[in-house]
Amino acid sequence: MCTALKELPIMAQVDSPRLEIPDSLKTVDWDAEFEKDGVTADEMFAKANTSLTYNDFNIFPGFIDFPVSAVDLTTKLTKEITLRAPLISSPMDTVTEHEMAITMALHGGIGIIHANFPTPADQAAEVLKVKRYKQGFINFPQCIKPDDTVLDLMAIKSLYGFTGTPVTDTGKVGGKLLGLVTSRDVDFIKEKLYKSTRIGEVMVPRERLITGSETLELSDAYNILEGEKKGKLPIVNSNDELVALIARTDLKKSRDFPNSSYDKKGQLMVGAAINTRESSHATVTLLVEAGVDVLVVDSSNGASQYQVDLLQWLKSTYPQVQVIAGNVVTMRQAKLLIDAGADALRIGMGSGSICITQEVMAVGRAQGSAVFQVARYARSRGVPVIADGGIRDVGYITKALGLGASTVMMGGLLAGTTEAPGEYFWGPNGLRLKKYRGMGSIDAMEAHSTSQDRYFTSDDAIKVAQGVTATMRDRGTCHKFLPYLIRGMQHGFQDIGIKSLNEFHSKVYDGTVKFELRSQNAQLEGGVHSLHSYEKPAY
Ligand SMILES: NC(=O)C1=CN([C@@H]2O[C@H](COP(=O)(O)OP(=O)(O)OC[C@H]3O[C@@H](n4cnc5c(N)ncnc54)[C@H](O)[C@@H]3O)[C@@H](O)[C@H]2O)C=CC1
Ligand SMILES: O=c1[nH]c(=O)c2[nH+]cn([C@@H]3O[C@H](COP(=O)(O)O)[C@@H](O)[C@H]3O)c2[nH]1
Ligand SMILES: [K+]
Repeated sequence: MCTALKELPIMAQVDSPRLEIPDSLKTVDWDAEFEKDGVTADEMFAKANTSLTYNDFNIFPGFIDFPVSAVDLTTKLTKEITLRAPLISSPMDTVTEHEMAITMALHGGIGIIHANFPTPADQAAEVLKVKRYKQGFINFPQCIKPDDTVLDLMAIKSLYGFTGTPVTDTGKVGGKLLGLVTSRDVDFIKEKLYKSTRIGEVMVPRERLITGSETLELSDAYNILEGEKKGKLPIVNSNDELVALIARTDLKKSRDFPNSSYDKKGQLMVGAAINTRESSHATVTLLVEAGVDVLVVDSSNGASQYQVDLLQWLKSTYPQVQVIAGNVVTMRQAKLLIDAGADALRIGMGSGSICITQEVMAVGRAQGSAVFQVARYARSRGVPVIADGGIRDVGYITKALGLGASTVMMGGLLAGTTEAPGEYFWGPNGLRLKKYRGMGSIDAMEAHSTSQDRYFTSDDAIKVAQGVTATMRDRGTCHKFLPYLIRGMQHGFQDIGIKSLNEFHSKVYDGTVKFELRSQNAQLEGGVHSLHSYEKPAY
């Protein structure tokens, strides 16, 4: 190898004259040219003369003189509510129940509990679960009865992965605490005896259990668990009924949420969706009693007399509750709802991943145009807006915010996560999947009597679906996914050269932040291309 190289002839260096500068370039006013490099958001939408969406443009990079950690994502959800992260989970029955809402709030966003429950009381119960959540306290631990068998315990373990399960007389939270069973108690049992061994025979019985009272502070709970070298501490009320469980592993994690969305009482914030029917008045009362912070009037076309009437009733009956109205995609619709008292607007019609509204109703608007136009007008009235639907990845969030949104709402992006309602199942090719469905899909409409009432009134028994039923791949836990989205946004902001959402919006409106439309080929180029195969782990 070395000898062969030595035998190569030595190349002579090429003569290198200076790069020639053509005369025509010598007299250009470059400052004026810099101004013309890219367009303002206003110009982009005017020039395109067609509706645009996130994928149709790029944002130009700016100047970086700060670290990514300096980017502050604090934003307004409504006139009165501030969030540390601009992220909202959609009120869909395959996206947001209490578990998603808790996780969203812990990470600085908020979840909106859907309205597709058997009864309004069930929806209010979900709100209460978020409100009662205490960091480190597992309020709804899986429990077991003393008469159940080790086989039952193993089934719980394989579904939820718990290692310590409280034993109560009812097999549920709220029952009398009778003991605790951990893997240590069952490890030695042979598999063939699982079915015949009762939990009561192997559990640590109540008299040997260390428990905490309802009033216990987390720090005390931690000290007890550390001191006693225990992993789980059951919490009981004065009747010795189980109210919660504390896990040492959770306590270690509990310091990881410095940006959580808390209300004035220090409880996590949560929203709930309502519809525009008469019955929603009674639902609102239940939701307010449960402590809901914000209501979302859930409709594909917010510009209706039903919604205007409801908004006026809400603002006069419960002035302390913030109301997000929608959905809208035009400035005129926005004006109607702002005039009726909306504290924020939700923007999007037909842009969602499961939406077929534009196809079936022939009505809607591309999401980029909808967000930009409505946000401009709403901003002039001091009303923040939510970009709802069509968010495919973190870059889309940054673009939505760049078009004037203060927050984004996601359905599909969160639907395959651990915290989304529903069980995983195995699909073809061995993929782990969860169901995701539009709230206007036949499937969702038929699910409960509340939605039956909404759609299949006697004078309107013909169904017209506005959404589809789908599956999503397992995306893992939101405890990993949301920090990825947040850090991804911070990187985007840093690249644009802005440190906060307020700065972003002022620099978009004054034309400092530049945009550019991209051709179809540019869109292809901007994605992954020309590879034999590739993998895409995002975080
Ligand atoms: N963002 C989007 O692009 C879309 C979202 N969706 C979702 O699907 C679900 C259903 O949406 P919509 O069908 O728009 O619900 P909706 O409740 O606004 O409308 C359903 C039907 O009931 C009528 N209606 C509403 N209130 C009434 C009242 N008080 N009295 C008599 N009639 C009344 C409406 O005019 C409409 O015909 C929602 O969760 C919505 O978010 C559906 C389609 C598009
Ligand atoms: O046309 C529709 N038919 C439906 O059945 C439907 N369900 C939900 N939505 C809307 O879609 C949003 C979620 O969209 P993504 O999955 O793209 O995040 C949601 O936040 C809703 O605005 C629907 N739109
Ligand atoms: K769509």
